[in-house]
Amino acid sequence: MAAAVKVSSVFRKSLFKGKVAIVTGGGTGIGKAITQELLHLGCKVMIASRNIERIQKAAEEMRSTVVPNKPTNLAHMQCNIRKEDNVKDLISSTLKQFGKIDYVVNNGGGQFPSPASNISVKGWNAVIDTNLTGTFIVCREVYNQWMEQNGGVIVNIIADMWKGFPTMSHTGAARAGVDNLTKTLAIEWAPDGVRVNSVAPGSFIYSETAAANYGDSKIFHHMLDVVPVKRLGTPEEVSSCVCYLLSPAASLISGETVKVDGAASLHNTKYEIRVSK
Ligand SMILES: CCC/C=C/C(=O)SCCNC(=O)CCNC(=O)[C@H](O)C(C)(C)COP(=O)([O-])OP(=O)([O-])OC[C@H]1O[C@@H](n2cnc3c(N)ncnc32)[C@H](O)[C@@H]1OP(=O)([O-])[O-]
Ligand SMILES: NC(=O)C1=CN([C@@H]2O[C@H](COP(=O)(O)OP(=O)(O)OC[C@H]3O[C@@H](n4cnc5c(N)ncnc54)[C@H](OP(=O)(O)O)[C@@H]3O)[C@@H](O)[C@H]2O)C=CC1
Repeated sequence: MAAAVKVSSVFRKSLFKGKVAIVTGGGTGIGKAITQELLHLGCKVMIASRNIERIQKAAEEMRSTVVPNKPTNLAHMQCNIRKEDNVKDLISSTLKQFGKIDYVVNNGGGQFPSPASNISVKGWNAVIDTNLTGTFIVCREVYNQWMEQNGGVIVNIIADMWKGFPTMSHTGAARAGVDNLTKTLAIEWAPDGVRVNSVAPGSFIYSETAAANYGDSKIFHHMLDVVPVKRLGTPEEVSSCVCYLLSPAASLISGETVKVDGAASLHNTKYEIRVSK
């Protein structure tokens, strides 16, 4: 028997039914939880990321577990958000397949831990291109190809960089950039009926794929002593916030960043200050 799909039941399906969403990085971790929730609510979803085998496998699994009666509600394609042509193709292919785009969730992203002094320009650029420029290209392209004329909602996933982000300087700078980009786009595009918000998960949302990326299955557990709620967060706790922001319940919320971190960003950071040389 297929494993039960974890989705929250707090949303009315009538609010989402027939809507079309793009979720970048929608085949793993937080992105997969968002995709499953949106499919469960009756949306049609396009998921896209770099690794075609992995996203295809994830799409096949979700078609059989989440929408076995409507497998065509989920489409997938390869897209590296760092590549402008890939993103243009993602938007036009989604429009061709589903006829409209109501929601975009910029979830695809990531980084590698390193002291700032050891980050090469190539590594810095890879992280900035992915998390800041990639998010910008997706936003600009969906606006130009669709939302300028038809409205829509964008949610950008960022990170807990509010107090600086030691060992993650590149992604901290990129995510702070997206926080500000969110505000600017919210103002520029409000007259067209486009809302733009961000969600900032705490650094303790357990995702198998994210842990594998860092080569440390306990990477999120190491955070627990500075996490006020004293437990790991789940991808579903992020996806329910994303769905709220996409929904008409958030119709007057734009240019905002919602922290999903159980107050962790108000408390201490894990980073230990080294002894001066
Ligand atoms: C726990 C905290 C909270 C956060 C949680 C999460 O975000 S969970 C989400 C977790 N999920 C993810 O983060 C998933 C997405 N993340 C990624 O795919 C990568 O982290 C990426 C964004 C750097 C893209 O990488 P790519 O290979 O496609 O990029 P590329 O080939 O174009 O250039 C690569 C250049 O970057 C450098 N460099 C790369 N790795 C390392 C390293 N370990 N060490 C040192 N340096 C590294 C290196 O300079 C390399 O060039 P080289 O020396 O090889 O010529
Ligand atoms: N888990 C956590 O505690 C936190 C996570 N976040 C952020 O949440 C988001 C999801 O992370 P999470 O689910 O935990 O980790 P994952 O590693 O599972 O997710 C990252 C996803 O992004 C996709 N991706 C990465 N680079 C690109 C790219 N250039 N173009 C398109 N897709 C890309 C990956 O797919 P592929 O490899 O196929 O491209 C993958 O599906 C990320 O932005 C992450 O940084 C932020 C704070 C904390």
